[in-house]
Amino acid sequence: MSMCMRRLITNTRGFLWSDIETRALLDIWGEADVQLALDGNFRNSHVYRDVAGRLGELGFERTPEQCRIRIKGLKRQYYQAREGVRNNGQARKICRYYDEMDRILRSRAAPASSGGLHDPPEVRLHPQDPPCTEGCTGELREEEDEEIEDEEEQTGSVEPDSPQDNLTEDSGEGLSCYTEQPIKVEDGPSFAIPVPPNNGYKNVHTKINQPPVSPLKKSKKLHCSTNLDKMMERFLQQSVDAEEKFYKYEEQRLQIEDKRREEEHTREIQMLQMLGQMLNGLSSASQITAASQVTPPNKSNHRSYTNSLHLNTTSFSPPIVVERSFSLWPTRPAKDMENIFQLVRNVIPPLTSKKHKGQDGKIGIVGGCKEYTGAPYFAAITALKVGADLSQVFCTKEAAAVIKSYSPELIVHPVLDHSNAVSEVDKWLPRLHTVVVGPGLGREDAILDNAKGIIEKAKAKGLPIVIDADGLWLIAKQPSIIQGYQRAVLTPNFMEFSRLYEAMLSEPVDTSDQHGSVLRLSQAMGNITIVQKGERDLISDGDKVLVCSHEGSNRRCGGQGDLLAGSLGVLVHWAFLAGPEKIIGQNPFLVAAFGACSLTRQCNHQAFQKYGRSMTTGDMISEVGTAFNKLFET
Ligand SMILES: NC(=O)C1=CN([C@@H]2O[C@H](COP(=O)(O)OP(=O)(O)OC[C@H]3O[C@@H](n4cnc5c(N)ncnc54)[C@H](OP(=O)(O)O)[C@@H]3O)[C@@H](O)[C@H]2O)[C@@H](O)CC1
Ligand SMILES: Nc1ncnc2c1ncn2[C@@H]1O[C@H](COP(=O)(O)OP(=O)(O)OP(=O)(O)O)[C@@H](O)[C@H]1O
Repeated sequence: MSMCMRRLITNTRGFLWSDIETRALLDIWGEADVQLALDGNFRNSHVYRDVAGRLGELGFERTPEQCRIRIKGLKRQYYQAREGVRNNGQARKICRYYDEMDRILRSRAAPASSGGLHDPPEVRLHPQDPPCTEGCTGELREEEDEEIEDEEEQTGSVEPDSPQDNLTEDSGEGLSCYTEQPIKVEDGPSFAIPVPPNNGYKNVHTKINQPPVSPLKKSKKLHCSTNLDKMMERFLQQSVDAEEKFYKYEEQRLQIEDKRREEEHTREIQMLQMLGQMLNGLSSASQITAASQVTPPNKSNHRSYTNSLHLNTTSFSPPIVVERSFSLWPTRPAKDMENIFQLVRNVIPPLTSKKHKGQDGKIGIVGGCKEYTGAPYFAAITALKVGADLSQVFCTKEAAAVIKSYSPELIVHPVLDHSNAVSEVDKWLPRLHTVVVGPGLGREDAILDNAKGIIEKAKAKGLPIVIDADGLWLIAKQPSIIQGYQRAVLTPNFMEFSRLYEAMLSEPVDTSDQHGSVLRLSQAMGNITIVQKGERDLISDGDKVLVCSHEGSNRRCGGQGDLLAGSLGVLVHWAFLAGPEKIIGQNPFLVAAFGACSLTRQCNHQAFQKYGRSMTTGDMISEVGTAFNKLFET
């Protein structure tokens, strides 16, 4: 039991209201001046002081608070009873003083009312309000009075109802829901009360300069204010809740966003790792060896396009290998690029509607004899498939018809075994961009002599020359034919390289130093670009060595070198034509050779994926288009 409750019981015990005492109270409370004073006034303790005083004059000693509480209890019983009357007519069982209360309260609620007990007066909050049809009766007025009293309790000026309010008259005391409230009896502040003259009240402080306040208005105002406070409180609480929810959701959203970013980052790292692995392959495929610049036999003939861009140079042997990784990104400016793939891309001529037939390459293949018809065909057709516009084969008479039969796309000149072969071919040289000498050439002296004459003619015209296969046999016999002509590229396989090396350097190839060997041979040949084909293709111009180990396959069918030679014929033309800016001053023959080696390997790889051991060079040639696109045009 709370302290307040104990105080309440102590203060009210022994002060039960007798019937006569209650009727005396009702008589006083029902007097017009009392009702008028109570009506609509927020503070009514002074009224009950007067009521208690009048009761005292009748011989009943009651405190003002006891009077107020007793009245309040009676009112509650009355309203309950009235509700009961409506329901089942049991009013007087609930409220013993029902008739007295009814008379007083009805006259107080609505003097103009014409209704009786079962027809309570209608109350409108505003004049313009429509008549209420339900739940809007005189009870509202009474409840407003109750609220005023309750308001006083909240201000602490009047103590709440006594426990006996909830009991019948005779039951005396008991606990109600109000007993939890502290009992505090003290006067509240004075308020203006519209009291008529000679009202008989004692101790009433009147402030005449204050305007009279409409009770209904005040009650409504109070009601509204309370509701407004509650609404405001609810609104603030909802705002806080909403804000909390917002931050909670925002936090969740940020967490999700962080997670997404993290996943994206992880994916990027994975992609980069994959790319790194790819580039490692390319890097190992693309080492650049810088070596000392040893004066080649005919250094005076050294090309100008490499003079401006030498890498670190060291002593001639052993060469220093500088590993470089090459980016595959096509967006970097050529100036900054070390990516040789990108350099290859840079030299590829655009396909435009303004060009005429031949501008993208006219390649001459000098080769093809009775025994070897496939080799010149492979080279010539590959040149076309890489992007040359015209591909012409200069072969022996016997080979010509066969080569023609392979493909109507090739122009075949059966001139190589003619006595005037050189002049026949020379007529065509001005219409060619590159000459590829060697595939299927054979080793007949007469043919080799003609080949030698054609090389001389091509040199005289400054044409780029690719020498492969039997052309290299010829060169191995007579290196001076091509030595120092830096627009030539030699593409020896291991055997051909060995022959050349021995011919030029008078010693066997040092197989433990492949980079040095190719470098030395190039230098010995007057910085002619050498492509030593093999497991890794080593490319050197005597200044540096490029290593191409782009993935191919282990399938070694004949004709792959021919494919390489044909594609190189086209790329050499493009690289040479592109000019030094496109290849940032690099040797165009190195760039072209790297492109051709990569392409050959890529064709090999793709064809092998499809055909495995049965893969032939023809299958590789079928892959030229897609391989080229993959490497250089994506
Ligand atoms: N379908 C056609 O028409 C084709 C025609 N072709 C044309 O044939 C002509 C002759 O060219 P080629 O390749 O037979 O002569 P060459 O290079 O001297 O080899 C001779 C011997 O050297 C060896 N050997 C080779 N490589 C080696 C290595 N890496 N490592 C070690 N040894 C190696 C090997 O000796 P083996 O193992 O047989 O003893 C090989 O047999 C030429 O004009 C060419 O264009 C070809 O293009 C093919 C498709
Ligand atoms: N051991 C190898 N591993 C991987 N690829 C190789 C290997 N040998 C050669 N190749 C590839 O084959 C290409 C041609 O080299 P190959 O030695 O077959 O030339 P070739 O003998 O002149 O050919 P051809 O049969 O046309 O005369 C090389 O550029 C390289 O891409």
